[in-house]
Amino acid sequence: MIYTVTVNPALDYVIQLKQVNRGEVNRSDNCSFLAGGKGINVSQILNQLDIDNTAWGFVGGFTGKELVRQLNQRHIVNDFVTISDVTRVNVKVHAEEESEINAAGPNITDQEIIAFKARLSDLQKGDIVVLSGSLAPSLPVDFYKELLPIIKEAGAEFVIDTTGQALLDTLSYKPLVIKPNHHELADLFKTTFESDQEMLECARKLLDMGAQNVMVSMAGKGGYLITPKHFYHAKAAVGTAVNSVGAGDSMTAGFVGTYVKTKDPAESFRIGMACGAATAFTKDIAVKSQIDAVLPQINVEEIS
Ligand SMILES: Nc1ncnc2c1ncn2[C@@H]1O[C@H](COP(=O)(O)OP(=O)(O)O)[C@@H](O)[C@H]1O
Ligand SMILES: O=P(O)(O)OC[C@H]1O[C@](O)(COP(=O)(O)O)[C@@H](O)[C@@H]1O
Repeated sequence: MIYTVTVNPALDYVIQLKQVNRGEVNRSDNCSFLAGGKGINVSQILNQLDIDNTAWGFVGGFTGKELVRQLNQRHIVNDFVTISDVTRVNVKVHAEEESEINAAGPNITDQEIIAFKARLSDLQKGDIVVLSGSLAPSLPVDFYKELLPIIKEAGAEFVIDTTGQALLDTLSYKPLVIKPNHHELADLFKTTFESDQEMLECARKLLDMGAQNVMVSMAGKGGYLITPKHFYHAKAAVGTAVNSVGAGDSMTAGFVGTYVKTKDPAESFRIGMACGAATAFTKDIAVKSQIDAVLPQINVEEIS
């Protein structure tokens, strides 16, 4: 079983309008509330790949109720801890350009944290836990790290999608895969890359620090997979990118969902690349037919 963890999910309030005039009253053409959060996006793609999964995290208040309603409507199995504070609303303004205001998130009490950790007692050998997205401000900064011994003790694997020191701190627990984009990878090593070779050397260091596999995504420029024995490259699929939200989550989901079935990192990378592109080419998170349509374009080649 795969469990996705979204500790700080959101209702994304997507406002569409032709242009924003700052300092004036602007009226939108269209707006909608969409269940958001990186782990939830992963669950959504796993469902499209027909991989059993359960979404975990914290939800509360009227926004939390709406979020769970939408997940149920999309047949995303979920078992969130209900909190007394209110799930955040993230504002996404889609005008001439896309702007986002992501809220900090609710207060989560010690009792609610205990209830969440109790969920982890369901974990069994071979399960995979995908940890992604920001932490609510009331959670300890090393919250993810606190969960790792419990996950490993159960014989389960984990995947983590976070950045900076929080990511580096988890590597000694041997994540199954991490997926920094090339900017995040450069930030991790406080550098800029003059060549792909330099980038691969940094990715390789993450393996030495404990990661089992490292995928480096580069949006429309494709991606790399670095494993202990092999380096792989895939060009990005060609298409019109209409959405930057969730491409990375989709790539992670494609990798994990395929790995759980095949244990083949290169094949998992191929499906991950297709899921990322399919989401980039659609307004929402991609569905199966969109992933299948992109897949023939993805060729994974081994590089020396
Ligand atoms: N414009 C694009 N064209 C084709 N594929 C894309 C595009 N943007 C994203 N992708 C696919 O999605 C993956 C993840 O996208 P990326 O933007 O690098 O991740 P993140 O959202 O984590 O920054 C890429 O490796 C690629 O496979
Ligand atoms: O947890 P964070 O980093 O605040 O991000 C939450 C946001 O992540 C998303 O799931 C997707 O964001 P990305 O654009 O970074 O892929 C949104 O739906 C949500 O509002």
